[in-house]
Amino acid sequence: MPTRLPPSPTLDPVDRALVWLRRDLRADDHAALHRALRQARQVWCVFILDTTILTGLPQADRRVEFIWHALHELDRRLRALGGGLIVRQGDPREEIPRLAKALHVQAVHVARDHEPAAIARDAKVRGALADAGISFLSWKDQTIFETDEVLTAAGTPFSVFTPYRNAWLKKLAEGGGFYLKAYPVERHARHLAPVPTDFDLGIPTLEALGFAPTDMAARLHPGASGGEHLLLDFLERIDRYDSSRDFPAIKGPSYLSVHLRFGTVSIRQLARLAHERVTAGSRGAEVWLSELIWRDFYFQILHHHPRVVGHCFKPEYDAIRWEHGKAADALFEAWCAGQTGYPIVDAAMRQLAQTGYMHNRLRMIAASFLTKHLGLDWRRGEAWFALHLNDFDLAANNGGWQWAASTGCDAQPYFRIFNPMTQSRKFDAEGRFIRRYVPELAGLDDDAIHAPWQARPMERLAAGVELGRTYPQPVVDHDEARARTLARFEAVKKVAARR
Ligand SMILES: Cc1cc2nc3c(=O)[nH]c(=O)nc-3n(C[C@H](O)[C@H](O)[C@H](O)COP(=O)(O)OP(=O)(O)OC[C@H]3O[C@@H](n4cnc5c(N)ncnc54)[C@H](O)[C@@H]3O)c2cc1C
Repeated sequence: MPTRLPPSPTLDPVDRALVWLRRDLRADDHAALHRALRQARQVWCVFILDTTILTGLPQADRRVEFIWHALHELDRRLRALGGGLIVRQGDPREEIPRLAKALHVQAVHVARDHEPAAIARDAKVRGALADAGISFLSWKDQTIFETDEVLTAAGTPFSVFTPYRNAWLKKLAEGGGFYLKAYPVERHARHLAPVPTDFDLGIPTLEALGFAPTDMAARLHPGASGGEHLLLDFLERIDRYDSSRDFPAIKGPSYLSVHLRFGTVSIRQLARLAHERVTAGSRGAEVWLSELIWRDFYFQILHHHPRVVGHCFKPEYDAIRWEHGKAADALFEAWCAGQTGYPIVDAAMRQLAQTGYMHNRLRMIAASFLTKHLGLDWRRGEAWFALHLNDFDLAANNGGWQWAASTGCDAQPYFRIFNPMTQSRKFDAEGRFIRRYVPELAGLDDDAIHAPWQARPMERLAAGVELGRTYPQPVVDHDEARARTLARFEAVKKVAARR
């Protein structure tokens, strides 16, 4: 029997509202902006350059630059519609209530953010606004289904992906298109109010914000126009996604993750387009839609189990004794620098450092290597990715790390230990990706490039490769590392079994 759809909320009309944009930097198919425009006669939009976040970032950060460009484009788009973007710098817990009062709004609308720090921040803002008699309205915008919209038949959260995906698809079908519907803006844009002169201070330069320019613009097309451009390009390839997505040397995936992260593309638009292709029989689109469902899956895991931030999803694995001390620190540094002596791992880590992106197959290999070859705590790798990934997202990053470390929900079992050479030969057979990022090995043939220490000395000499000088010896032995990892996990399992 079809489930009943949630009723569309009817809001008391108000004269003035403010939309506080955060991870939703676009002016179309926008849940919060749509709702505000339908509720209020005059609507303003604001973005706060949150100093509590910005002060903790490195001076050159591609993500800050991405946001900065996205704000300029968003401001232009909003102005073309009759509004504009108010930009403030400071702590949103103070800035939002101050601005809301100054503009005399009766409501502040936001797209819901599910990260624990954001939830705490929003609770403070909500409280301060309530004190001033202003309502705080939050809307689902980041995901297709959120919090407890998709639950098991027993009403509990899912912790295994496949049944979650089945339930997700069932709910989508029952909605008959409802959940993928766009939230139009242009149609209601007459309610966008121009930025009052006193509030129209422009967008501070990157330098004024304390940031140095990066190579971001040379690598990424930021803003909603960048998202549109990538989407059009990907739609040409989506039907081949299932067969091309695992090979880092070829253009297989969509590269849309950074746009999903900052909301410069709408998840509803992506899921709708994918779903249409699935209906037309595209296997590629079906697999890609599943990836979008993984994204929702990890969001709901974070919602139901916020302890995954800092802790293993499976509590017994909190007792794992990861390597620590000077030798462990040296291994971590080698991993970060792409100097482990395992070419596929090094190529992956250098891709991350040079571009801020890492292919999904390589994220799995690099994370598995850190935890299962180097025996290092997944939290160290998670933090490194958080600092360097353009698309860093707490839910997906934590989920991915705990999956690779076998400590997470629906993770790969601890005894499944990726062999980096096998992975390399399978997914970069001709070493094209390795040659791009580890050019010092380019002269080796297509077999030797996956494990240079196994090549004949003459072969290495001819390729100009001298282990320990031009390229590192492997920092660990694969078989020994594998044995240590099995022992590490089995020790914990034995203790858990005795309890
Ligand atoms: C250790 C590890 C860390 C990761 N950290 C992040 C992260 O911080 N941010 C992030 O967005 N993704 C993360 N992922 C998931 C995945 O690697 C990236 O989403 C993907 O590589 C982004 O490239 P794309 O946009 O071309 O992906 P596509 O293959 O085109 O997939 C489309 C979209 O689906 C979503 N998606 C795909 N795979 C996953 C997944 N496994 N989990 C959740 N969502 C997924 C992403 O939003 C992605 O943009 C991580 C995976 C691992 C194994």
